[in-house]
Amino acid sequence: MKLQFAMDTLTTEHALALAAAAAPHVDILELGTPLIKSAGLSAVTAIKAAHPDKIVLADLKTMDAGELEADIAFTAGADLVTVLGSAGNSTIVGAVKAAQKHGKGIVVDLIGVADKAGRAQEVVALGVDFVEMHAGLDEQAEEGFTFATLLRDGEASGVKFSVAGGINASTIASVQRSGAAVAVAGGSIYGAPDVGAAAAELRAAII
Ligand SMILES: O=C(CO)[C@H](O)[C@H](O)COP(=O)(O)O
Repeated sequence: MKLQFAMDTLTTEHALALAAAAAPHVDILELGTPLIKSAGLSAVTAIKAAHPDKIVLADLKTMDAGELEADIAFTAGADLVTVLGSAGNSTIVGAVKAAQKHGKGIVVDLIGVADKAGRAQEVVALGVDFVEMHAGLDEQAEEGFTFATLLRDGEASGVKFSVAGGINASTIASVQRSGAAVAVAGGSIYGAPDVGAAAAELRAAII
């Protein structure tokens, strides 16, 4: 299982510092949606230039103009770009077309989708690389939140999936047991006093 570090920060400088600390322990460096909205796609270019050996994911969460938005992110240096599962199929097909042009990949984020397993099967048939079983930061803050349903949906989908929803060192093993291809961790790494140590701890918890 790969480890993806979601850098939900606001400046390229901070993202570069976070990436430098965590890179030895992670496979995928994700530029979070707030970072791209704040700093622009030049942040993607900066992270890819600093870490050419890492897979760089631009978390655009595209909802429309799939081909155009994916194309500009791939041109900026992204290896993977996210599109929302609630977008129409034509948006997802457009993003896949851009990925094929660049030799890169699309991840469909199933945040907010009720039938995650069913939609996962539909979008994989459209040519996306994998889907993300995702509970966002606001959903995580709701009372009684658990990401157990994400793991069940992932298993039920029968397709390649990642999981994101507040994963930490004590829960990452359960993500791996669910069959996830990628565990996404944001806050448990960038919010730790020692970012490198937190990333190493997550890596060590992967069996
Ligand atoms: O995409 C996101 C929010 O929309 C986050 O990057 C994702 O949820 C991972 O971060 P965390 O581990 O803090 O949940």
